[in-house]
Amino acid sequence: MTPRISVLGAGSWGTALALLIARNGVPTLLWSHRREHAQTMAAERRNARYLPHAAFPETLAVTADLAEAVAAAGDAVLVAVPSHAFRATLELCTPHLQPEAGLMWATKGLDRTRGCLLHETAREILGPERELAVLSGPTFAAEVVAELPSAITVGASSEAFGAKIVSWLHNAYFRAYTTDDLIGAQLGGACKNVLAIAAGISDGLGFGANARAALITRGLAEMMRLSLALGARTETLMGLAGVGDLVLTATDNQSRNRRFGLGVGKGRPREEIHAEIGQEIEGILAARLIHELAGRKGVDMPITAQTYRVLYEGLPPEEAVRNLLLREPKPEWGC
Ligand SMILES: NC(=O)c1ccc[n+]([C@@H]2O[C@H](COP(=O)([O-])OP(=O)(O)OC[C@H]3O[C@@H](n4cnc5c(N)ncnc54)[C@H](O)[C@@H]3O)[C@@H](O)[C@H]2O)c1
Ligand SMILES: O=P(O)(O)OC[C@H](O)CO
Repeated sequence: MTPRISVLGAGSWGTALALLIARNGVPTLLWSHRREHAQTMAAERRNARYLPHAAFPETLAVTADLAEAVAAAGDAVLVAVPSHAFRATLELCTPHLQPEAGLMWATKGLDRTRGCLLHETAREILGPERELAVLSGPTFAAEVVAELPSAITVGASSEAFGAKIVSWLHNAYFRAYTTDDLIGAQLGGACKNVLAIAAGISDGLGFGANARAALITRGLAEMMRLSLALGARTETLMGLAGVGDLVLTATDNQSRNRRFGLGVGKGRPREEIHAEIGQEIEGILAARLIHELAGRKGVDMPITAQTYRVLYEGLPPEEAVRNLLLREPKPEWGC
């Protein structure tokens, strides 16, 4: 089998996307950075660690060799590693990329080293010519693998690349929309993780539905302020990658970020919550990077700022809530 797409990162989302593409009949290669994990997946023909019930189709192969995975991908490489590993993964794969292969990523977060958006990292490492695209939107891996209806935003550097990606992803249970707003698509996915932690904290403290709805709505307002300041368009944040993913993640306990916030709100030890979740909680790193980015851009993001203080400065969650509520009254929109 000559793979057309290689997926880098065999966690829950990388595996779910590899399965989706392979089930659509596109030869796909899945790379795990842990040799043992790759060997077990290849032998068992499933990812027992993350998605034990989904058998791999014949169109999905597995490797632990990054150079092989990247060099083999004729059409595109899809990066689905956690954001802290995005830059390093891209640096490692660059020398092996085929000249015409596009670069997609499904990672939600910012570049840990530079605090920039991931398309800026990709441009810095891959140059100005490479086709780029981000996949973003309300998609829990387990539901996609179970073939439950889902929809996603594909932010692509060209219409042609966006259309190719849609042809790889789209089917009767997975609908892919395109946009050229890569900034909005990325910031929606990064900001909502922090806001999901905040919503979890609120629920963990025992606050009610009113508080959750207020957090989601005012969270959307600050996500939009930052995104527009960085050049995104309003409609992207009002779409799947913004409000769609925010509502999903802030309200459903499948979200790791929300569950982490629930534990923090209940006063549970962080190590215990981490161990129980056992997966990536992107909002923790994003809380710091987005708080710093907002500071550099002079954008007011009070919920993100208080979440940052709870996570990094030991501020008691109750005080964070008081700080938010007791700010000066102001008009709902415009400042
Ligand atoms: N799980 C979902 O439903 C979902 C949906 C949309 C987007 N995402 C995003 O996808 C990205 C990956 O999340 P996930 O849910 O797959 O996480 P996960 O916790 O399920 O898996 C993370 C994987 O990354 C691997 N990994 C860790 N460090 C690595 C490194 N240095 N190099 C290569 N691989 C490394 C781990 O071994 C693990 O296999 C995150 O940015 C997340 O926000 C996840
Ligand atoms: O489990 P979470 O909180 O990382 O959310 C997963 C996806 O980003 C939902 O779209």
